Parts: sequence; C-alpha cells; structure tokens
Amino acid sequence: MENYFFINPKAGQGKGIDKLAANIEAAAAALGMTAKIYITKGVGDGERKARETAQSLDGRPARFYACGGDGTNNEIINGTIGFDQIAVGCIPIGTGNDTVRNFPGDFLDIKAQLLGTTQKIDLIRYSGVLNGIYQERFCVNMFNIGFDCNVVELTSRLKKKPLIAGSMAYLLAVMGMFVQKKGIELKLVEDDKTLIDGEVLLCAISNGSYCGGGMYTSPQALISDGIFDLNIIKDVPRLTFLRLFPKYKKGTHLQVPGIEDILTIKKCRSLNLEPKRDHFFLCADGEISTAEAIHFEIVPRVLDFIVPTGSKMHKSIISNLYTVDNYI
Ligand SMILES: Nc1ncnc2c1ncn2[C@@H]1O[C@H](COP(=O)(O)OP(=O)(O)OP(=O)(O)O)[C@@H](O)[C@H]1O
Repeated sequence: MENYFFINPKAGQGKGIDKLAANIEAAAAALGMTAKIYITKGVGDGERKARETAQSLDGRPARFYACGGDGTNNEIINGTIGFDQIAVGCIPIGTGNDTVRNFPGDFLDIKAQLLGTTQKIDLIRYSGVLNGIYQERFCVNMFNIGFDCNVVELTSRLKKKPLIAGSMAYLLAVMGMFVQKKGIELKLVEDDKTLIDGEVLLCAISNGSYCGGGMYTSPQALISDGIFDLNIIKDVPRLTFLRLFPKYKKGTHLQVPGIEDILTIKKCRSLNLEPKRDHFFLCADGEISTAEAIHFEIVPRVLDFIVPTGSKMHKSIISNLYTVDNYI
C-alpha cells in the first residue's frame, strides 16, 4: 500500500512543518512502509495534486493523508472523489481541525495513522454557482452561513491590515458582527416544502458536530448516519445571544428550556438554499466562497476515512440527547 502525505506549509501558521516531514519518514521507516511527501504550493494545489496522483495510480489502492487543517482535508477529499480505492486521512496541523474532532484518537501519531483502520463516512455534495462559476463539490464537516460565516470573512479581511494579528482580528470581527448583528435573509426548501423564508441569525448544515475550532454546535450530528443536520438560529435579541452563546459553544444548548423558540433543528437528505440578495457567503469546511442558489445532498458512506489505531466512533450516546420537539 502506498502512502502519500500532502503537507500544507501554511496551515496552523506553518509551525512544525519540518519536524512533521521528519516524523512521517521515521514512522514509515520504522514500520517498513513507504511514504511520499508533497508540499502544497498554494490554494487548490493539494486538490490538483491529489487528483493527478490518484489518476497515476491506475486503480492501485493507496492512502492519502491531508496534513493541515479542515481546508486541506477538504481539498484532498475533493481531489480523490470517484477514486474508490483511495482512503483519506488527516494529520491535523491546522488552526481549527474540526473534522477530526468527530473521532476520538491521536491523529498526530503518525504510526497509529499508518496502522489505522478505515471507516465509511458520509459527505455532503453541493452544487451551484460558487465564486462566479458553476461547481459541484463535497464538504465533509460543516457549512456555516450567516453570522459565524460573516465573522470568518471579516476576520480574513482584518488579518490583512497592518498590526492586526489573527486572534485580535477574530475578536474584532466577533465584536463588529455582534454590534451589527448581521445574519442573512434566505429561503430554505426541502423537497417542495419551504422551511424558512426570511431573516435568520445563522444557519449551519452539519455532517460533523464541530466548527470554529472546537465549538460543539451540532451535538445531534453523526458523520456516518446517512443524513445531515440543519441548525437555524432566529434573529434573536443581543442579550439572548449573549446568554445562549456559551451553551451553543459547549453543545449544551439543546437542553435549554424553550430553545425551540430560537433554534430550529432538522434532519435532511437534501436541501435547496436560495439567497434573497444576488449572492451570500458560504463557509464550507472553514473555507469561504460567494454563492448563489445552492443544492445540498447527502452522499451516504462514500468515503473511506482513516482513523488511527485506538479510535472508535463515539457519538451514538450523544445523539440521544436532543428532544424530538425541537424538530420542524
Ligand atoms: N503553500 C500554500 N500557501 C498558501 N496557502 C496554502 C498553501 N497550501 C495550501 N494553502 C491553503 O491554505 C488554506 C488554509 O489551510 P487549512 O484550512 O488547512 O489550515 P488552517 O486554516 O490553519 O486550519 P483550519 O481550517 O482547520 O482552521 C487552504 O485554503 C489551502 O488551500
């Protein structure tokens, strides 16, 4: 079995990249395995190289490891779609690393990764005009739309300004968006049924449970249940937002009495999202695009995801915590 490691040198501010390459080589040598390392050159290069490498394998099985955060993992998954003999793993050296939080285990242990088993997981296929071009892509963890996506978008603009570092940019963006309380006006349609038509604070379409670097916002989601979970938070007063935000972050919001007046949750297999304005910001696995009308569809158990030895799915107990009353 061939093992390929695609390292994003900019993930997680680029710390420890040299050490990672050396660790990969040492772990593979100790296990008598081969490991090929590729350092990505820019946005989209990991996806391009993964596709090119997959084609060159001519059907031979291989393991592709995305070494980076959620964005790199998303690129390697999109690059290998349709190559069923390739399993994808993630060495989480990014900032948020939310996808691997859906599994227990030490994803930084390279030996455990090389010896790991694979587990079938779902992906969400989404299609529509993204950044001005019609595209069909796949998301593994979560889509964020509205407030939290606007925070990520403003953070990336602020980070480009002199003297504003990453965490300061994030804080300023949260404060700026909180003052504006900027959500989104949208229409969500499942089959022929309109679920939402109007202003909401945020909308998340979740395959996994975590976003924003460990915020446990969709505890009801399971990455291999053949379904995705919708969270829609209404345009709430600022005080309510402040009161509930820490609970939303910790994943304890579903137990708050009266939460159904603010939060709508629903399990779906497909969904259409139409913005009220000409386009909106869509955050898919932490990466932002401008989007027009988008169709989302679950593709059950389509990806062989590598879990390090010692890892098991751990979410079945948690999925019993939500109350059915909260559902549309
Ligand atoms: N050589 C490179 N130079 C600049 N950007 C790169 C390079 N290689 C990959 N990228 C891009 O870096 C972006 C961020 O990567 P990634 O999301 O993996 O890290 P992160 O932002 O630190 O982590 P997370 O998304 O988990 O918070 C991705 O859009 C990816 O395409």
